[in-house]
Amino acid sequence: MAFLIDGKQISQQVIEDTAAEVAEFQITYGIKPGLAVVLVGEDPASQVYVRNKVKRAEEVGLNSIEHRLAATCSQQALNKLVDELNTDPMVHGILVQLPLPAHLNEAEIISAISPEKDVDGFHPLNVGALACGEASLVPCTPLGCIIMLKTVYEDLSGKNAVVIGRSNIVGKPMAALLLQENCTVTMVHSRTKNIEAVCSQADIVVAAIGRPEFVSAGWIKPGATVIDVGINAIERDGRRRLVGDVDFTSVEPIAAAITPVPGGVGPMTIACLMKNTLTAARSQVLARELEREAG
Ligand SMILES: NC(=O)C1=CN([C@@H]2O[C@H](COP(=O)(O)OP(=O)(O)OC[C@H]3O[C@@H](n4cnc5c(N)ncnc54)[C@H](OP(=O)(O)O)[C@@H]3O)[C@@H](O)[C@H]2O)C=CC1
Ligand SMILES: Nc1nc(=O)c2c([nH]1)NC[C@@H]1CN(c3ccc(C(=O)N[C@@H](CCC(=O)O)C(=O)O)cc3)C=[N+]21
Repeated sequence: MAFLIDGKQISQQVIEDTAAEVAEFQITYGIKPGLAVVLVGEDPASQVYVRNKVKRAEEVGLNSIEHRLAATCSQQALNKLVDELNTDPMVHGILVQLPLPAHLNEAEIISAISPEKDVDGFHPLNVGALACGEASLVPCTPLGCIIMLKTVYEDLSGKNAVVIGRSNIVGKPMAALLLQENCTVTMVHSRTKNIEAVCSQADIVVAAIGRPEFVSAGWIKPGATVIDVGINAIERDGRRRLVGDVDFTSVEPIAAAITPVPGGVGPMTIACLMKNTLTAARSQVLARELEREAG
């Protein structure tokens, strides 16, 4: 029986700490930190994300604004919306839900977001800062995974970590953060040979693939820690349910610790988004004060 890493409980602490700091921010500056979320079309994982985000933002005391655009919207229309949010002084954080519909240029949109409002940490400037170990806005999902791992290990130094998946939003920043924690990091993906053998060497496996219950018992070294990032909506026994990228039933008896889906990485991602929005709001308010002082 593995230890269950309880994302609901761990995220609650991040939420409460952030709520207290948001209250202080509001007293000091007379405004709430503002988060704008842009959803284009109807990606299922994004829908889940938006729903929970709105709930949490209220709880933390953020001003949360939602923009929904049709799946057919043009690049121009999306660029224009991002421009408006960039200059809106009530908006401190901007998040454009990914993936975007195929006709839209994702890289262009991400680069259009002001780096200081980029609460996802996806802008090239923030990606570069992360690579240099100097990031202030760190991608929410990998950050949440690190916070969870630190509840299992006092020190991650020297652990063999395997990250499955190399997306810009999860796999790559995850590997960068694990490296910063002095893990020995291996990244595997759809072109990796003997993926199962590589994974079964790992002390820590982070699965971010987007395939329901793909990672099974044979991939996992007995006593390893398994972090399941996947959010997949499937139908089972005539009911819709969320499952991860890990086959929980077969892996759980082998692992020492594992995150469930739901109730694992998802709630941590949202809590980290709240935290990043506060971080962004603070640095924008400070930057503006400095500008004013400079005349
Ligand atoms: N819990 C949370 O907060 C979040 C959850 N998610 C979820 O995490 C999952 C991954 O998301 P994301 O990173 O955006 O997904 P992407 O689809 O962008 O990337 C998936 C990665 O998995 C790799 N992959 C796909 N199939 C295989 C395979 N058969 N064997 C090995 N590797 C494979 C791909 O390899 P290649 O590059 O070679 O194609 C790719 O690098 C999804 O389920 C998503 O919904 C995402 C963000 C946040
Ligand atoms: N720019 C961008 N940044 C993202 O971080 C991003 C994105 N786009 N697009 C979609 C994916 C997916 N994602 C989720 C986050 C939390 C839950 C979440 O709250 N999960 C709950 C679900 C509970 C439920 O409602 O059933 C849980 O796992 O317990 C789900 C999915 C963030 N993503």
